[in-house]
Amino acid sequence: MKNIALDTTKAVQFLKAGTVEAYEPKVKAAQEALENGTCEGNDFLGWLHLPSEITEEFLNEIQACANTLREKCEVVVVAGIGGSYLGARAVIEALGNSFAWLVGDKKNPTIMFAGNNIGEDYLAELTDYLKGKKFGVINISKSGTTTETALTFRLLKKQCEAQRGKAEAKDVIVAVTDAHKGAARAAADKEGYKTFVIPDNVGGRFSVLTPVGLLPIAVAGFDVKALVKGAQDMEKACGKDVPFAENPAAQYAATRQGLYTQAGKKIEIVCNFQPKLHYFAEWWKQLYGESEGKDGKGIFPAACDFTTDLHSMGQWIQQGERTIFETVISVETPNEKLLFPHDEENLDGLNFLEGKRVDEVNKMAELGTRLAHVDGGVPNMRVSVPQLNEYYIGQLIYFFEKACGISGLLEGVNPFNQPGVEAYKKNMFALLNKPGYEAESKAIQERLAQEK
Ligand SMILES: O=P(O)(O)OC[C@H]1O[C@](O)(CO)[C@@H](O)[C@@H]1O
Repeated sequence: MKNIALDTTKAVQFLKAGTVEAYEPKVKAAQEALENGTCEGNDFLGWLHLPSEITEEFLNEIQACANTLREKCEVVVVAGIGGSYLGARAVIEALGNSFAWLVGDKKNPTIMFAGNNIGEDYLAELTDYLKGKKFGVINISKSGTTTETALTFRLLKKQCEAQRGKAEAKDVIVAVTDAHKGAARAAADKEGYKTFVIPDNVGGRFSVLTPVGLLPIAVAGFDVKALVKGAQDMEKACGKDVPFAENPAAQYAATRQGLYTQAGKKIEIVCNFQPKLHYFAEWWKQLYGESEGKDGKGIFPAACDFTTDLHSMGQWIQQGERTIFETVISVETPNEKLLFPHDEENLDGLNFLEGKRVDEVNKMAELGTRLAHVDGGVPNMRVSVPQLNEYYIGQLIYFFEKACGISGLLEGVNPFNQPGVEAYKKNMFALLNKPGYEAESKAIQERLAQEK
């Protein structure tokens, strides 16, 4: 089976000859530091060989739990934020029907996502929708204390117990959290929920191949064994002993760092031409943004859905400030088949396309866009994916994870921590007068008074 493939030809043309090749020694050193655990953030390297460490027995345990939720629930709410939900949503939406929540397929429970915002209307409408529904909850939080998820879980636990009784609710609430600490772990142990552990040495944004992603993906009815197999094969293809020129993760990492440091490209836009990949880009944004946005540095991760956003962001991309580059995720063959229809009137003049597959039009739009943007000064990389299925999504996940680790080390930051995320939380707790934040509350109120 062929692998996903990276084409950097329309990006390196914006760099002096040899720029990417010059990264080889640093990439080698980064790969060795990852393997030997000698890099910054070395307490969070559990993702590096996670795919090859996943056992059949473990996947069977995941599937058994998923089957219980599938049997007992018509709706399963995945409560989590950031890395505790984006990977699951990325995979489920990449593989599922575009209108899954409407087609009412009786084979699989409806999967809903919550705990990823503090929207009162969102949560009110969610709980209202769940009234009378046989629903379950997968409560996902590595820290077990994230406010958004904890608030949502409070609401859902109460409603699930009220609607199904405490005993039955216990069987349809699963926690995916720390082995020992945090409120999610405490609640699960007190209530007797089934739990899965997020390994201490796997950070949230790298956790999609742990139960964080695997359980919701299995509940949704997708093949986690194929997903893991794809990741395992890409783990091999991006291994530290794979020659630099043949290592896709190394090439992507070096090229993007070269564009950032040598060509002044500060923003990377991940683009797809398949709407189902929207959330895959959202997962990618956290992976790269939280790994590289440090010390006043880092490529800003952005995302566009094409051709949709060519009608909104196309102007900026074509003629705005030349500080951007694009990475296009291109799916070679759609899973469905639809031909361009004939029209008697031909008022739109499109009968010349009749009989063609719709994807042929999409591919010409993709090629035309690539040429236009390169001509406009936007370097373009392309990741071609043979098909949107579990296996190739697994390859994509590991490819971007491995490249992220290498790229962050090339940038000279710790790719595996996220100290910056605590700032808003501290201010929020101070403003809410959370117990234990008395000094912070006083300080922030004084600051606000001065700013009036
Ligand atoms: O799984 P947790 O601990 O709830 O964290 C959720 C997300 O919040 C962050 O910690 C940022 O606040 C992310 O790194 C993480 O993926």
